[in-house]
Amino acid sequence: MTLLSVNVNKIAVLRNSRGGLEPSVVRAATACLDAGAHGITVHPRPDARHIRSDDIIALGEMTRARGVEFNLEGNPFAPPRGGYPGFIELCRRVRPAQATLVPDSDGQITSDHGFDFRRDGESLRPLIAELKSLGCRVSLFADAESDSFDIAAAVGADRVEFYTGPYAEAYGGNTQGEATSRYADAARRASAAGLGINAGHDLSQENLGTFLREVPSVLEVSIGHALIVEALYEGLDATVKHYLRILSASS
Ligand SMILES: CC(=O)[C@@H](O)[C@H](O)COP(=O)(O)O
Ligand SMILES: NCC(=O)COP(=O)(O)O
Repeated sequence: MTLLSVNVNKIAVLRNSRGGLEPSVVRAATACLDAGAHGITVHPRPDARHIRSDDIIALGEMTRARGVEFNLEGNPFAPPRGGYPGFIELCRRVRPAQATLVPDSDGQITSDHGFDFRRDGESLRPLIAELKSLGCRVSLFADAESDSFDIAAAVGADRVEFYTGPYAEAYGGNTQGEATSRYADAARRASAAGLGINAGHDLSQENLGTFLREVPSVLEVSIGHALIVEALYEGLDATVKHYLRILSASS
């Protein structure tokens, strides 16, 4: 079955809006794990608008104590290439089970594209080597249209995470079938290159089942925005359990 990693960035957005300690990111993450989620994801950004270093350290300790996966996402490059200052340093300190490298520029409101492996492959190679020496599995954010998964594998990545924003946008419209086929084809090509497959961005209770039924070999999905929105109405426990039902019925 595909595993569910819950992204708790949005809990930190709410917490930061008042500058206090509530809602607690660790408590919300704990509630998701208690409901059966397999792991926790965070994606710190340079402006620290949601998840901060102290959250990452606390979540790293909590997930390690529970023996579940902690997935730390972010841009590992140093300025001027943009990036979360100290992403690699945080990985040295926290040693997340998985580091997902994402090529965001600093001002992005959210992630909207994967790596160009032809351009970025050689700069990623030493970062991937260091992360792997820390014991992290390394996944690279990727577009379904990429024609160079072989380069991602050659520079040491274990997995790619497909950017599923375009799938979510196409879902329910005339281009849904075409979009889904593109991801299914990408999954076959990435698997053939020896990469494991993760997926994330704008996945939801509505669009997840179709994705998993059509796209082969998805090992893990990371879901944040929609899950936290849905949890406002249903609660975290019920929402996570709904996702787990979708996962067990579709993959
Ligand atoms: C890489 C990815 O798709 C997610 O990590 C997403 O970008 C969440 O980040 P925000 O919560 O900052 O939108
Ligand atoms: N890697 C994707 C992720 O962590 C969550 O993205 P979203 O569900 O908040 O769009």
